[in-house]
Amino acid sequence: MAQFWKPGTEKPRLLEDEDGGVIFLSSSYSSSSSGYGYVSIEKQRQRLPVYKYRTAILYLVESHATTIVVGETGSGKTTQIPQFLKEAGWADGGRVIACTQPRRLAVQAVASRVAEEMGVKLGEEVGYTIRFEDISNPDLTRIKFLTDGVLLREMMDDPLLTKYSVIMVDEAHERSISTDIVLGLLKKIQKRRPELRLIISSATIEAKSMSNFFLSSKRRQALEGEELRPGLEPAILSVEGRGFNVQIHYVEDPVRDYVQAAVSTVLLINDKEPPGDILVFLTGQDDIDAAIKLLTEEARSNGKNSSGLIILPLYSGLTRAEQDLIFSPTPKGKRKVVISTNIAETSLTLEGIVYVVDSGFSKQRFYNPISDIENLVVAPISKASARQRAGRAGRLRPGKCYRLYTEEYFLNEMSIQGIPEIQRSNLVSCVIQLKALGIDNILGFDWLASPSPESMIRALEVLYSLGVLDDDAKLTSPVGFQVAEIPLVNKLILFHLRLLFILF
Ligand SMILES: Nc1ncnc2c1ncn2[C@@H]1O[C@H](COP(=O)(O)OP(=O)(O)OP(=O)(O)O)[C@@H](O)[C@H]1O
Repeated sequence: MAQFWKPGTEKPRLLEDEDGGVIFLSSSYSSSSSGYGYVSIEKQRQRLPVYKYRTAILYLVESHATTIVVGETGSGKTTQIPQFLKEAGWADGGRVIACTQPRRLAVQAVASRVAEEMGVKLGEEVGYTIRFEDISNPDLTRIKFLTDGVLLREMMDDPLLTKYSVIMVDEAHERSISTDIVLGLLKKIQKRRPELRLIISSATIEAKSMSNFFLSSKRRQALEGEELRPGLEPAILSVEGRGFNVQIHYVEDPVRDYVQAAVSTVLLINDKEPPGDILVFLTGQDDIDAAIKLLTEEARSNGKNSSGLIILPLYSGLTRAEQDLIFSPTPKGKRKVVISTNIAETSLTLEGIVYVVDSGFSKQRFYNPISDIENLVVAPISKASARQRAGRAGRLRPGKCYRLYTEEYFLNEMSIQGIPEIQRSNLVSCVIQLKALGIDNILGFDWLASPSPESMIRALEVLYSLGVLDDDAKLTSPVGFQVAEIPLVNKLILFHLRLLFILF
């Protein structure tokens, strides 16, 4: 069984947030007991740290082309900022406020929450669009949540995204390929649409490098010559404070088997801790299935204490109905245990969650352009991810996060940020998407982090050999354009095309 630092006793760490570290225990934001009782939605909104920054945020958005908002998990960035903007008139005259998320589950969840807070029907004033599902109304929707992949699709029909007045790229630290492409394209769009406002937000973003990215070289020169017009330099706003305390516990010694350690920790929490649901982060379906099996067996042999556990898996391959179970209220006297991949890592608020168990690992894509092989590998997470995971607790009441790695490892060995997906992936889909958007000079594209030239060349070679690109590296007609029309499944199609190519 994993031995935690002072197991059974309360000894929260009091570290300040240095170099992406975590740990929040500040009495000033210590939760009031109000988290437990009934509080009106308006009161809940006003209690969020971001509420105090309403005027500052609106001022910065008004006066700056780009505003970078950094604020703790649960401080209210995702649910509140779009509402502030709407209240301030940014959706008047038929304009729309967009807020992107890297993951579909988060899009649906935050859109529902914001519709509830505004007292409107989801799909009308507040809507969302994800792959295969558009719950928005072009005439009515004023705040729209969408994945960054869907925003990219929209750019194919409307390259300047003219209907949007403000686009908030949320959870920008995730650095998915789509987020990176979106950021590069939004920077381009800004030059053509000076009235467009961008907000880049996250709890764990490197604000300075993001700000430098949005300062084009021209603007940088102007800044050096002090001739910069106000508003062109991105504003950075740091939202202080968080909702509720999250105590962090580390194991004393490294664990050998994180699935077993996660299961033991769940049982330990169930035995020793007051009521509250548990969210466990593992890496993928195989781990999750193994953990559920083990937990069910151990809970059974553990006797009556564990009989009240409701164990639910969460990963992207589940049906919508299966995923929705995690949002259902936990019956009295029971304890829900959600065992998830990192799809629950950002943006989600699961009402009953008090305890988080973080294995310290996730499945990550790694691509080798020399061998042209892409693998999904179980790899250590970054401090940014660890912080996001801990942040799934402490949203409606104080919480605890049990990390299945040592504090020493966290402080000294864990990387601050993960490697952007663009630098560790096969770029075939990415190249098609950019070509379809009319970006011909892909190597010269304004990347936040450049992909390796080898990966880029390999992708161009593959697409040329499949007849998707011509001698000038432009999309061929009709094959190239047809493939580009279905970008979300084009990887799969290309895989089959390649197979056919190899076989015949
Ligand atoms: N579905 C929900 N049910 C109840 N409360 C919610 C819900 N969604 C959000 N909240 C409340 O609003 C708070 C702010 O959530 P929000 O997602 O806006 O924060 P955030 O700063 O964007 O966090 P993160 O960086 O983790 O995405 C939560 O901590 C919680 O108190």
